[in-house]
Amino acid sequence: MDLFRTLGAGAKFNKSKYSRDFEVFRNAKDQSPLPDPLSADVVPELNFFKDPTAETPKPSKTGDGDDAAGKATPKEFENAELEPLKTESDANAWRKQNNIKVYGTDVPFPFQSFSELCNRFSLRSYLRRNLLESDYVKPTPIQMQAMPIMLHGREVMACAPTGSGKTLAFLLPILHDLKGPTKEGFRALIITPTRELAQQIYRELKKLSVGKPFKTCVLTKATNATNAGVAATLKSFDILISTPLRLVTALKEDSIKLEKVRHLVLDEADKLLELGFLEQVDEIFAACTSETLQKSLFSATIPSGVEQLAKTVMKDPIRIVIGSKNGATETINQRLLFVGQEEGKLVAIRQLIQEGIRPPVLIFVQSIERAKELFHELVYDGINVDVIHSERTQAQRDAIVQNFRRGKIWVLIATELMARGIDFKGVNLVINYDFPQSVQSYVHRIGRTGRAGRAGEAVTYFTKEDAPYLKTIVNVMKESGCDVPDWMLQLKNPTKSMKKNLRQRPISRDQIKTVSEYDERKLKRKHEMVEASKRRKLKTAGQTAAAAHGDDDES
Ligand SMILES: Nc1ncnc2c1ncn2[C@@H]1O[C@H](COP(=O)(O)OP(=O)(O)OP(=O)(O)O)[C@@H](O)[C@H]1O
Repeated sequence: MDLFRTLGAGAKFNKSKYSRDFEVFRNAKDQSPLPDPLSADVVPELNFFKDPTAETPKPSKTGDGDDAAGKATPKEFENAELEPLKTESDANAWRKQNNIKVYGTDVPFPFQSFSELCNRFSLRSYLRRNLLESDYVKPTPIQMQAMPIMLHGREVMACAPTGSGKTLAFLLPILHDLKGPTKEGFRALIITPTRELAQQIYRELKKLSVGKPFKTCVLTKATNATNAGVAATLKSFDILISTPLRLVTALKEDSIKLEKVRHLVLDEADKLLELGFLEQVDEIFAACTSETLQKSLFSATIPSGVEQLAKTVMKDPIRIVIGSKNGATETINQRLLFVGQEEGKLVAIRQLIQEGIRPPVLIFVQSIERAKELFHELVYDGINVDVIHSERTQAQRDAIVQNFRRGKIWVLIATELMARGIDFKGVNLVINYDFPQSVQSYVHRIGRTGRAGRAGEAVTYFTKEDAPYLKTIVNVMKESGCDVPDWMLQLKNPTKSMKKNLRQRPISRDQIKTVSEYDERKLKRKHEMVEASKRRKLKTAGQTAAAAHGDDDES
């Protein structure tokens, strides 16, 4: 209750309406503190500071973990009783039922239950056990289809909605294929656009590999491979997770070798194949020289241009599309809100807070500057708010992410940095304070809510300046089954060049501040008048003093 009182000063929270969430937040104060996010990511070999919290999960008592006699499995997989799919038409019927579309030659059949997967591929028993212990009792559609493709050694390009379990879809086949740790050097490489996402994949991997002491490294400043000592240690690692820039720097220094890499995953592939990352990704591809290299591309959005580009570097890939291509998750209730001018946004957001928000809430703006401005406005409104962007230090970013996960931060203001991949399970509302610059950005931003089958809400503010681009969002909303007013459906689609311009340059917007331009001018004039009056007074006082001084001299 104290937590509510402290954090909630000034904000209204409807406790009877949202009793379930209230319980979650009330319990937050009783939770034992989580390990520091940075040290939790340090592998023991690189734990130079000997931080005891940096220990990675211990292997099971059974040593190599392949023996299922370790910890008792809590329950069974769902649909275990289903007969395996035997014919192409059965497979197609199952795909149709689960909204799975596939394109390519000799596509392996999907599976219907994790039991079927375990039997069909003689899945290592530690994986079976860890699936159950993570409460993954039923596969998601992307897992049903992507896992068999990867386990058959085929290259895959997968487009599946946000929060639909793509991470597990690529991690499990990789772990199975790697069998166990060796000291050959990196055999699997996962590339992500942000460090936060790399850390999150690392955590998921650790959870899934309990019982197999694979050595995994997230390339960060702390694990800087250009340091000779670190580089030597890394030679005995199995899996590498990195952002492109860090890895390319290490490659240029010749401190990391990728010739043993058999699995290369591009998570958020469309982002990584955009200008800005493309050159670095190209260098990484070139460094992965193994003949048996298997590439896998995953994202919630894969525009056709990127798809064409990807095909040129892949071997006989199979494409998977879950639901509609570039579509939003159907469990998200999406709304568009006209706010008139820029200042209407602050009014709208304050009204929302007054009416009672349901934390956690994520707010997206288009620049670091605007993130700071909005933070300075909301921080005085009595809600527990913070801001995350690339100018904050790594330690601050880690602490913010963790505090948001733990319910300590109610409202988090973010730039595009947080738009992709980050799995905040409980986010109830995403607010696009600034209209997104592309349909992909929209899909990923709102995808921070409504994850893993949960319900979520997304509201996008738009001004007169954003109106020409509205239809792109309307199309996504309609496609994912949201109610859209008729007049919006009649809007014209923006032209290709309009969309390109917006992607390259955001709409210029007035500063986020409560005081209007007019009031600010008035205040400035008043301030100038006061200053002038002070100067006049000082001058007069000076003259009087000088006159008095003169009198003294004469005396
Ligand atoms: N089979 C499953 N059953 C239940 N939960 C699952 C299953 N697979 C994954 N999850 C959970 O679903 C959540 C979302 O998964 P994940 O982060 O992999 O989504 P994603 O598809 O990569 O999303 P994004 O496109 O936003 O990156 C995670 O919390 C994960 O633990």
